[in-house]
Amino acid sequence: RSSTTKGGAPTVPSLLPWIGNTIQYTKDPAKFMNECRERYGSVFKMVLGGKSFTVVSDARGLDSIFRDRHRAFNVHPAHLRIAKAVGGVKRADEVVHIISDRLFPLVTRELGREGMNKFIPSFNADLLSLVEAMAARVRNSSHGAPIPLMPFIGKSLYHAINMAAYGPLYPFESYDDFEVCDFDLILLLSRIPFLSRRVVQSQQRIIRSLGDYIDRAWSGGQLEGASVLTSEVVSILKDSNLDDPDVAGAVFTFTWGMLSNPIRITYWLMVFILNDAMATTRIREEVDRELRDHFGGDLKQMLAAPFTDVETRFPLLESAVHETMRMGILQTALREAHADTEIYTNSGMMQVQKGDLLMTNIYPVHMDPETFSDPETFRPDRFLDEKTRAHMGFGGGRHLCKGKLFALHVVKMLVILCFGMFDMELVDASGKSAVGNIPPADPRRSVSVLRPCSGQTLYAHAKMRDLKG
Ligand code: HEM
Repeated sequence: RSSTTKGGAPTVPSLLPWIGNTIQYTKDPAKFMNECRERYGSVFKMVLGGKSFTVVSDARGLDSIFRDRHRAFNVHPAHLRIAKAVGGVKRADEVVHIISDRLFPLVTRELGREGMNKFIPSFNADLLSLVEAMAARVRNSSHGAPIPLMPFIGKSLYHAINMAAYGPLYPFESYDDFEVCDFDLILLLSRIPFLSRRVVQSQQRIIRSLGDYIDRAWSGGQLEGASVLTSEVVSILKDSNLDDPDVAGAVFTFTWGMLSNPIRITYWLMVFILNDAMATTRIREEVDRELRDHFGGDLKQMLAAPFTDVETRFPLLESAVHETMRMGILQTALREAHADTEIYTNSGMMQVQKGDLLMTNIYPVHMDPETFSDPETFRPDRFLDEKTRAHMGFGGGRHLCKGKLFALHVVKMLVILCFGMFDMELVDASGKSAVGNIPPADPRRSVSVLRPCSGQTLYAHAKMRDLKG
């Protein structure tokens, strides 16, 4: 049964008014939303934590929300939720305004095409040294060595991205705490007593160590050794009269935003490619060909090249990243209407009242066979010829992801380095081939992007390759 609301969208029934659908949603957000969509249609209302959300899951509706023709939506509730949950920020209302009015324009400038040339050299150099360290291990063993995919990808990107952003004084040993926070994000969001204890401890430890880092590195109005982007972010936060834990918490929120999605997407990309013999061969051939034709067959030469010389190379790999985003991203955006307005969905115009909260559920759109044929299958070349049917994994309109260029770069670079240096085979913990047998994502941890289960990590059994010649 469903009831119809003023806005015309059916409401998912619940017995407890405040808790609403929170329990079912928290158990498996994607499954719950999918069941609701099948039952109530592509636009429905549900209640989470006392608030009513209108979930929109059709292409026209999402486009209408992202375009926001009447400029009637703001993104504050999403940032408020993340700043409170991830950064433990107390004056989150103020931080939210600082984030959207001052920090996002900085990200646009510093991670745009020009800014990337300054931002990526230290990322590239650090990533190379991390993959070379792994190569030294692989080389030492005559039968090759298993690379645990999630820890390797997580630690490498955590190190290299933070090196680019914060420089060598960053507390890199905080990776384990970051990992706990990212893994148990849903507990940080829900703050269920007792269950959240471990994750809250990790969160507080990492915020404290970021606070110590800022004290240590802050000198002459900037962060020693850090990028212009991060130095200015910290400078703006410090000038805003927030107390120190809120500054460190806001910095952690920013750091988490830079890292979580790229790590998850790189993991699934590696798994999807290695799970498919043809994809593995084609990606390896492309890596070899592009390196040979444009960078003298030398990974170091590619890593030293200007961003725009590398950006358009490796088109098949780029398409595979987009394909991974199509298959791995669930919901992306939250909007609050600050005026009465309307959106257009596949079933027509829908009134939106001031104060309504809208959630974009893009997964069903990405899995619609009318738009993406054979949607359950990973087709690495799909976005080579379906560019016009672009996915919505980076959002759209005014709030399109400001770190898009950087995100695509980091994901591609790690895959290129791995395919350039190693021959890899997907195996499980016992060393048996895992091809065709990928463990499913962890439903409770897959809040926005699929996240693998803990303890079920896959391995790439790696042997060295010789690129030159
Ligand atoms: C594969 C990795 C990534 C994915 C899938 C992703 C996805 C998204 C999505 C869907 C949005 C739109 C949210 C909305 O409409 O409210 C967004 C916004 C944003 N992203 Fe990313 N992102 C990624 C990486 C990054 C990175 C590395 C940064 C670097 C700082 C970044 C910075 C931002 C910023 C600043 C916004 C806010 C834009 C605004 O509201 O104006 N993202 N991202």
